[in-house]
Amino acid sequence: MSGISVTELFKTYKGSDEPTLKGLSFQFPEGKIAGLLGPNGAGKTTTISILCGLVRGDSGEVVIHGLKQEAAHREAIKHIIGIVPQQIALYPQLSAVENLTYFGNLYGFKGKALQQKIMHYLEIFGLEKSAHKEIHKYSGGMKRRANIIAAILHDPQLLILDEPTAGVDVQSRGMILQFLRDYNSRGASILYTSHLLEEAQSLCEDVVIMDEGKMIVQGNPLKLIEQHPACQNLEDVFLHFTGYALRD
Ligand SMILES: Nc1ncnc2c1ncn2[C@@H]1O[C@H](COP(=O)(O)OP(=O)(O)OP(=O)(O)O)[C@@H](O)[C@H]1O
Repeated sequence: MSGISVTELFKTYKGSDEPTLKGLSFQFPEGKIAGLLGPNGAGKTTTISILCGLVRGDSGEVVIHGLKQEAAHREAIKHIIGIVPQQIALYPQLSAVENLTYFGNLYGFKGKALQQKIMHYLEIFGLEKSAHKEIHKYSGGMKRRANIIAAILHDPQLLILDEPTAGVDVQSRGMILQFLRDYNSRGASILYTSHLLEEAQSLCEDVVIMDEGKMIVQGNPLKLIEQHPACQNLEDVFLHFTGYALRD
């Protein structure tokens, strides 16, 4: 199928006695905004890292837009996916333009066309006035926005974001969410993780709630709420399935 398909994925990190992923399976069709949700330690970042080919699963199958995630397809998948990691993946001593030029070059983009694209996105993300400022002088919200631009310069069909709105102010968050909706409306698929369930409820057409390395439930947020009469919102559904116990 097109989209993302994860089947029976297992992963135990070296030196760890407990598996992080214990037979995780889910599918997201192409063209949607999807959410991968779960408590701390559920395995969301691990899953995303395996989807992107940054970490290897021990067993199971991952298929991205019809391509199995394996060595032979790594380069093709790299061009399909844009990844926005949880940690800011920019060089702090370089300016936004210098950073983005570097990332653009990695994908084979060069010259005037790349510079125009960079300036276009810096404007969309409200960073044009700070284009030549070093990243370490940026606020947290500005860094998050620049981090997203680095992942979209090659126009990925699938954008994967790990907590893109964590710790940003209301203004930056609104801007980022609007961008994701616009990017999706142009045909791209989006998969994102968040602990902000109100946000996920309004943004996502489809969510997977995972816990302890397994898929617990999947569905459209509004339908999941409807199906559980005691639940008023996605947070209630989340608590219904994952419980109140604190996680390490
Ligand atoms: N590189 C690693 N080496 C060993 N254990 C790891 C590594 N990365 C993650 N883990 C462990 O795997 C489990 C799942 O971590 P992961 O970061 O995938 O969860 P998460 O759902 O993204 O959590 P959070 O919401 O806190 O970001 C945790 O117990 C974590 O300690």
